[in-house]
Amino acid sequence: MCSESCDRSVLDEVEENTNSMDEDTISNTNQEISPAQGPTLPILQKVINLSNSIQNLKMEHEILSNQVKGITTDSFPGHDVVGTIQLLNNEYELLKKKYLDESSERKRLYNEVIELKGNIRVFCRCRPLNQCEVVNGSSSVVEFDSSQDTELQIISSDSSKKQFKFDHVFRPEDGQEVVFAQTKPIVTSVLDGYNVCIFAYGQTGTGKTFTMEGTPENRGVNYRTLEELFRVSGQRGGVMRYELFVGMMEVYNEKIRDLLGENSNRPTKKLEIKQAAEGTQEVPGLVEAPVYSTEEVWELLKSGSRVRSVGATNANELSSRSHCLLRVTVRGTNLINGQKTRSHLWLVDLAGSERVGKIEVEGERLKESQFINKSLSALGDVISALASKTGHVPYRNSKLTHMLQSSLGGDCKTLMFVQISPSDADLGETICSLNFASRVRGIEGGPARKQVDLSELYKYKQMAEKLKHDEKETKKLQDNVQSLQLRLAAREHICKSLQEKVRDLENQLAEERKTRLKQETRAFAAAASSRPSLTQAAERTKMEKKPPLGPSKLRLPLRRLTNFMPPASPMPTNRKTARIAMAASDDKENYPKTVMAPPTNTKALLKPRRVSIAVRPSTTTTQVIQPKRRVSIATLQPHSYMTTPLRSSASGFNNGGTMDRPSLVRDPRKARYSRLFSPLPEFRNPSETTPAATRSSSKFMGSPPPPAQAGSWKPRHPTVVALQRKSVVWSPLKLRGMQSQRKSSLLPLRPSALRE
Ligand SMILES: Nc1ncnc2c1ncn2[C@@H]1O[C@H](COP(=O)(O)OP(=O)(O)OP(=O)(O)O)[C@@H](O)[C@H]1O
Repeated sequence: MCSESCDRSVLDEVEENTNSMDEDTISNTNQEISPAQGPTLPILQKVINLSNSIQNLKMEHEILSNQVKGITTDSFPGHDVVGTIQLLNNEYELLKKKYLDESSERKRLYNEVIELKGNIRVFCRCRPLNQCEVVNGSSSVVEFDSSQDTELQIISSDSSKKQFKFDHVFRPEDGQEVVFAQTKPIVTSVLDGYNVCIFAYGQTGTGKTFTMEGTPENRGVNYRTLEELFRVSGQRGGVMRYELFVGMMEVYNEKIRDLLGENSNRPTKKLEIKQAAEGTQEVPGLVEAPVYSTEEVWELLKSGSRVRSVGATNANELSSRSHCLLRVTVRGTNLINGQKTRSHLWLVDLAGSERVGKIEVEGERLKESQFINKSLSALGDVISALASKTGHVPYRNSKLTHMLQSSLGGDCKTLMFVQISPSDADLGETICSLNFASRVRGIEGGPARKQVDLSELYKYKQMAEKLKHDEKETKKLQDNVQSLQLRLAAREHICKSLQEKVRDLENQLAEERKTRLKQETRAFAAAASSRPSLTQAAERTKMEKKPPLGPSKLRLPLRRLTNFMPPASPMPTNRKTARIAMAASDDKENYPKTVMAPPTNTKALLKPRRVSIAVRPSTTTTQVIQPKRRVSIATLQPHSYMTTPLRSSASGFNNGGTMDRPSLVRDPRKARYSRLFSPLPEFRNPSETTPAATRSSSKFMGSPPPPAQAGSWKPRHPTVVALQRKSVVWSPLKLRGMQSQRKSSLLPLRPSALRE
């Protein structure tokens, strides 16, 4: 406590001193300002002002600092506020979900109520006796029960009563509002996405058009329905967005007429019913006007009614000679979950059912009546089929039923107004209509099905199918790529190994070549020393010495290493033979001639080593030798058998290795192979010591002994051993196999191996 108070007093003291110091400074300054020092006064004044403003600024700073402190702690919304907002948000989401659930539940319950009442409902409406009937003294044959609004009784001519029961019975005094009040629940189902069909049926002049269209003073179901649709859609505006389209047509003499299109300047189009991809019935080209207000609707209905086919009959002055169909298409979008619906509401004013004889029509009217009766009969058949639940419902028997196919029975809601006349004069017609209506009421419709926007669904379905197909294709392509990659890798691997093998072979060939060169050099040296004449030796050298293979000839092309042996030419075209021939004639200028005509002394010339080159199996030169995989080492022999190096000694050669055959054409390529397999000096038969013997032995890879000793002869050269064990196949694949057994099969075997 003491230290705290001490500190405070010290602080106060310092502050006082500072203030006093400031004041002193100012007073001193004031003292310094003397009248004699005139110009310093304004400066001093400025200083004073500045120090005042500094003081003010300091104060402001202090206030602002305090404010900032306050802001950081109090002014910003705290965690609790953020938490509350989050809570409210969650609550909002929950309420939204609840609303959606409730809404769908309401629809479900509402639909259930309608279903319990029946998806096909029949209302009966009886018009009042008209003026003419009253004048004629007609009496009413219809009796109504005051306590029951669903029953009526028909008094027959024999005073018997026949009772009929419907979903609702409207009396003559019931106005349009009363009728629509009962109709409303079904009508609004179209906004929930259900297809609805309302039609008026009855004898001519019983008030069908009055019920459906009405008059400007007493508007009928059509207008009131659209009014109600606008009202309800406005109510649901926050949740649903609706678009309404109206189309109007008539079926006159089994032809479809567009009643809205007729008003325009366009010529009358021939309309046909087509089945859309979604399975619904559509009329391509039909005018469908979007409507946004009841006024627009009224104008449209009026203009459509104006062009409708009517005619005067003795039953009705303005009798409808056609079926009038008003189609309201409702497209709904749920703004919360985005679900779309597309449903139709049909409002049909049928032409009057009439007895042709009774109404005394003829000519065009008679024809119209026949069409009307035919289509009404088709409607009756459809209803009968639906009532008896037969598999086939004959919707296509008339344009009317075909058009209403997706809205009659099945999964939609149907309402029928059966219109009757109270007059005793129309008793028979009234009973007929009531019987028909009773049959309709007897139809057990299935549960109504909500119509989602099928065009949208179809689009999505198509997209899904395309996606599926694309995925399949992609997968296939990926698989292909993968397998190709694998194959490529395998090929690369094979190629690599082949290249390695070719390299090995090249090395082996080089080795062989070197060895052979040495061997030949030695042989020549020996021959030169044994021969007396140098010129003869030179000649022999010319004839026999074969220049070493050029590097390019050492190996076959990489990928063309085959066993294919081209057909031998009848003439010795190879260079070696030509060279021999040239040497024999000793006339270089006649070289071509010499080539064409080989020397007669072929026996002498063809003495040298390389005679086992190729085989010509047939004597005819035209025959082509087919490629053989197992003749990589062979002799070209003009006689009828083929020989291999191992068999040749027993067949085509004498002891000295020279050929008995008169002619031999050598192929350079095969000669090269022959050279490849020529024996190495160290494996030569010890009995062959002469140069001739050496040469002859080199011709057939170890020169097998004469036939007498063939059984005891054993090859020593490794290749011959290999050939004897296994037929030689000159292919890289085979070589690879051989090499895998022993890497360098063409190289001399180790002595131990030779012994084996
Ligand atoms: N409930 C009713 N109240 C008052 N008048 C009615 C009623 N029903 C029908 N009418 C009158 O009866 C007459 C014939 O009615 P409407 O033309 O509607 O018969 P319809 O069945 O359509 O005949 P059609 O089949 O020949 O076209 C009209 O003048 C109409 O005003």
